[in-house]
Amino acid sequence: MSEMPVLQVEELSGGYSLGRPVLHDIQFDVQPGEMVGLIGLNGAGKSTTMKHILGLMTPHRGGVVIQGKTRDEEPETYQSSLAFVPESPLLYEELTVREHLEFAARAYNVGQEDYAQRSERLLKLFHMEEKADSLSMHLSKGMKQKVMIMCAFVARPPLYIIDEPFLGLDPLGIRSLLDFMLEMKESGSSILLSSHILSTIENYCDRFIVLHKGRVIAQGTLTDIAEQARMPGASLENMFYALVKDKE
Ligand SMILES: Nc1ncnc2c1ncn2[C@@H]1O[C@H](COP(=O)(O)OP(=O)(O)OP(=O)(O)O)[C@@H](O)[C@H]1O
Repeated sequence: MSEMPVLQVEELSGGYSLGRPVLHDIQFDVQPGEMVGLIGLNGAGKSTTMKHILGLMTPHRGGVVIQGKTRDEEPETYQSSLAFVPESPLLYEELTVREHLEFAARAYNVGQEDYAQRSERLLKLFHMEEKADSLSMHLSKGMKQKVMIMCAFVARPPLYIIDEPFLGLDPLGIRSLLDFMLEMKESGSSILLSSHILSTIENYCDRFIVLHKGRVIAQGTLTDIAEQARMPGASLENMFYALVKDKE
């Protein structure tokens, strides 16, 4: 028997005003322990899809189900099932790195012992131990991004929604993030990840959703996408380029 998907996006149409939908009939799911890449050109609809999943926007049609429930059915369970890493860091300037982690842990009801273990591990992994007691306004751009990432991972929800996390991270930070995402995945968590760095995510994601002008134009494993693009053995970047060019 197959497991229930962690995330189901069902015939989702939506956008910023009723008369002008940006997303058209988006349909995909994410299974437990899967890392799925959401890819598309600037303006394809990746962030808008994520905003609908987060419950920040109301669908025009269709909807989003997380662990079998919509946000209307069980708002608290829905919200506590996911953690979001936005494209641009949003931090409280007057809080330290550690205070941000404590805040995230409290919001997700993480016990003291788990919090202590997870936060020390994350600070070490992202080379942020020396900055743990610095105010966020005194951090570099990449360090701020690391705080957002660490806050999501201290929570350990079943589903991570991660929007273009690599920009601003140094090569060590990128590697730490990729390795940690793999570890989360192996422990059963699911990740929906958007990125333009196709060569980086190519070998990490189990499946890909290709969005173009608010529609899913291809989805599946690398092999599935290669079939859809009729380019066996090609790189994700070359297949993506061919798929998108075909729709212009
Ligand atoms: N706040 C907004 N109000 C109105 N339209 C918006 C808003 N944000 C995005 N859009 C429009 O929605 C469409 C999809 O944008 P979205 O931000 O989802 O793209 P994206 O795939 O995340 O792009 P990028 O790779 O540049 O981050 C675009 O046409 C964009 O102009």
